[in-house]
Amino acid sequence: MGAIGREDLMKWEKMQGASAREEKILVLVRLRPLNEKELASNEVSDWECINDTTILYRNTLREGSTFPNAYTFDKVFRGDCPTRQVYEEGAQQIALSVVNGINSSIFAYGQTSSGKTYTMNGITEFTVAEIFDYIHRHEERAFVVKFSAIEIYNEAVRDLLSTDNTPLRLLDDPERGTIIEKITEETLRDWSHLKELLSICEAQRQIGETLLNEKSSRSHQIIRLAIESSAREFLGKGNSTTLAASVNFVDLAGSERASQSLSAGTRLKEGCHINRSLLTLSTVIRKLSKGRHGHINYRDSKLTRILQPCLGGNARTAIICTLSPARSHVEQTRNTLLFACCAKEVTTKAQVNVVMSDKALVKQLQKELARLESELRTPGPPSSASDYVALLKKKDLQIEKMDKEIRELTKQRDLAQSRVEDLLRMVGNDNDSRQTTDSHHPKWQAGDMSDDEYSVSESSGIADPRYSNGVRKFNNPHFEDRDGESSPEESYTQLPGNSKDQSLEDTAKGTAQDTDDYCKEVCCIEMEESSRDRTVGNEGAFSLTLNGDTSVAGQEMITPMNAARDSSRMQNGFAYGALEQRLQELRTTNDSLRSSYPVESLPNAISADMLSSRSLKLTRSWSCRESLMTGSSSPDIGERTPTNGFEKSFPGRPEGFGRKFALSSYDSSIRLSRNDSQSSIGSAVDELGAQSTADGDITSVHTFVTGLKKMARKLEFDKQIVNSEDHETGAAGKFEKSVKDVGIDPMLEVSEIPDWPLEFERQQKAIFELWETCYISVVHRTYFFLLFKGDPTDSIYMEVELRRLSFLKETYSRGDQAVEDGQTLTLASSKRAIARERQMLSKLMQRRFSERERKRLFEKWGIALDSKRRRLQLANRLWSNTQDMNHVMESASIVAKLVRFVEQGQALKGMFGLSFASPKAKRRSFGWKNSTASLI
Ligand SMILES: Nc1ncnc2c1ncn2[C@@H]1O[C@H](COP(=O)(O)OP(=O)(O)OP(=O)(O)O)[C@@H](O)[C@H]1O
Repeated sequence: MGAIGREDLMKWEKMQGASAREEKILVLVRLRPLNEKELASNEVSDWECINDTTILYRNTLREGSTFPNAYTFDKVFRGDCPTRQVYEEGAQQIALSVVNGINSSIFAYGQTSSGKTYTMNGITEFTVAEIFDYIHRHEERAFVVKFSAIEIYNEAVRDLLSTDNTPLRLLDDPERGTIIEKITEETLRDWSHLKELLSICEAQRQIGETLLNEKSSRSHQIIRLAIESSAREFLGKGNSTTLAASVNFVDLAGSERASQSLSAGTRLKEGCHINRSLLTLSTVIRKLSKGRHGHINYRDSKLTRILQPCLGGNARTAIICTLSPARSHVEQTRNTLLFACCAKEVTTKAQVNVVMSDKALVKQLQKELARLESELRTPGPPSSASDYVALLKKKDLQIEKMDKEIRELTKQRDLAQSRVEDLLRMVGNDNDSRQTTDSHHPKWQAGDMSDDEYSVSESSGIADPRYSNGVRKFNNPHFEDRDGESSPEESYTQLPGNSKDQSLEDTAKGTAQDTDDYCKEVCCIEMEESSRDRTVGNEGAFSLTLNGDTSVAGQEMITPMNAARDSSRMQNGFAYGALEQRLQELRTTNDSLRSSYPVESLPNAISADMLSSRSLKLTRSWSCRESLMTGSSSPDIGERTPTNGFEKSFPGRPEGFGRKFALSSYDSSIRLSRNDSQSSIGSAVDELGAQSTADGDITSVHTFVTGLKKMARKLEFDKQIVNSEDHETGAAGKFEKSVKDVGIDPMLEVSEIPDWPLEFERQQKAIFELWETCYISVVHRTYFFLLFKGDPTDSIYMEVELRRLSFLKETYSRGDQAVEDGQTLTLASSKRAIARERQMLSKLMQRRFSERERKRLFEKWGIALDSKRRRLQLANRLWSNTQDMNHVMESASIVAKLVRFVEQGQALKGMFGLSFASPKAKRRSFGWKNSTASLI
């Protein structure tokens, strides 16, 4: 492996693209020789490896058995094969994947004394030696190696490297899956420094010590090596990519039946636990071998929870099934082989785990954008129409790729943001006095927190001290073991020493009741197994000895490298502000990239077909981007978009605009979904993470305006496309004319409207009527009414609104429904939504108006003061008579007060270039404009 840079990234991307490789679990079988005891009791060896892949049962005396006699696997090893051969011909390729950033696991499964530990000790040693050798040979890279060892015994997880014998709990981390409490940088053996020492010897000595630990036949042991590597040249510069993966060596407990070796009391309980884990494991393997259908019960045991990623997840996995050849063990041997047969069918999907710093990612994207931009600026000299088609195709692909990258970056940003939110929530737990106020304060929302703000909280000691050194610890109380020992709060405030009792509850300290339950469970399963799955073995419940977890391992480990990475993120104020800004920049560039399509330079020779196909492609790309931004895709309802009757009023609109516009996908950005009473436009962009007001259910002005802006941009974009089509199809002579000349800029466009104020009033009236017809949210109406008062720049928004409403009206009148994000919008649902909205507004009246104000309002609106539900009566009357401008103004002013339009508006002033806050003197003043918000 060379230095990790662009090539690695590309390789990685390729791998992700080809995506994570699916492969079957590698199943190896190892037959041990008869041991002394067996020889002494004249045992016969009934099994023989007849070639490299097949093992045969050769007891002719048992003819008539219903079981198969020959079993084939990836590799079988005879009794005289040394462990090195098992390693080199089987496990090695899987184990060493870890240095390429791929998680891997090697399991040993088999009955007691069949040779699991004997095999795993050797495999572990050989792997460690090779990994260290590899590290020594790659001076250009920096490695961090960590080592952990745990044991699962009686469903209790213990850290074998810690003197503290307290069982560890399993925690659910949304990002990392199941992690093991306290397996952190303190409890791991850091081997990073060993590179400079006699690393291999030292590492082997340390691992040897662990392996020498008395391992109970009834315990499962997992040794894990986590390795991170990055190019040395980038170290400390915060812009490198890092490969991070781990390899697990899993020595499972003996797989014999509980009834065979256990009787009562502690031993019985022990057996129950073993069987609980192993039976769950066998069930999981069996289900996985039949395909990934239905629920897989990973959570039923500690073992399977920890192993989940290795079983059908992101890991390469090998299982070594160890067998005793003795006749007396034939049933167990068969069970092991049947387990191995199931395991053969299980597939995993391993992928290279690359961790990229935000900085590196942003840089990478910027570079890519710059390259694409420069390519577009100098499109080269395509001479033929087909060249142009090819060029356009290429650009479309590039844009799609950029969309993907932006999506990835957005995902990362969101992830980081949710981490911050978790952190803040935790901090909130520690600061009771702040909890109720701060956690709800908008500033605590990471997305809105500036770098400075973050550092202030940090330096003021509010930040979680566990993060102060930039190191994550994964005992996040919010993802407590669902087995349910404690509430999140309890586990968080608990001192380490206190956790013992509670975590023992479902582990070693079980009561007699537990034991009975487990026994019942085991018995049931055994019976079920034996009746249902005869093929599994005549005793039913075959148990397994597999274990291991890859991504769990890699994921749970805290290493200096990822600690530094997190730290750098923290130092960057979690870099969210900056990241957000960069994302915005990228999007803007992306937008300009789209609009910088060399439409103007297209020769007349290009056919209309080609252009329209291009237009479709652009539309698709746009939609793709929209869905990226909104987190969902929109159905293309464009073809049904009706004209609104206002097209003709726009001088400068290209001929046929209405028709062609209708064919474009303008409306794919119009989100017809709505959340309860929110405005449909507003709800369209809620998913963007825009803040809603303190009143939760109300769409914020910010959200509303963002939605409008987006639609307006889309409208402009479509105009460009339509316009270019016009140029192409109808007006060859005018082709060289700039796209802008025909009305992209609303200012230009509107300046050509002879009497814009009159036109505005006409449109406004039409909008009022459509609002009423379509049961549009009154909050939406209010925002719109107050924001668009006739400024020339409002024309584009008026048009957007008219188109949207015309479409809705048409849809409703046909009895059709608009579907968006899984939500169906019908006339009836809109009616219900507006009713809910009115209810919500009526509730807000209590908060926003004093008793005196309310009284005044009731009187003004003719609501008897002794009547019931006066507030709802008032809310129901708002915006109920759109013919009456005074009524409209009064309604708008009341709603504005209820939704805090002014407060929100102030914050947005200037941000969107919408002149809603301070009317310009030169604008014509409409009668209603100055009288709005008498109550505001
Ligand atoms: N392939 C082999 N060649 C020679 N000896 C072996 C082989 N496999 C196992 N043995 C020996 O058999 C004995 C039992 O092996 P081992 O302890 O590895 O079994 P195990 O499956 O791990 O048992 P348990 O489930 O009890 O942990 C040991 O003394 C070991 O040295």
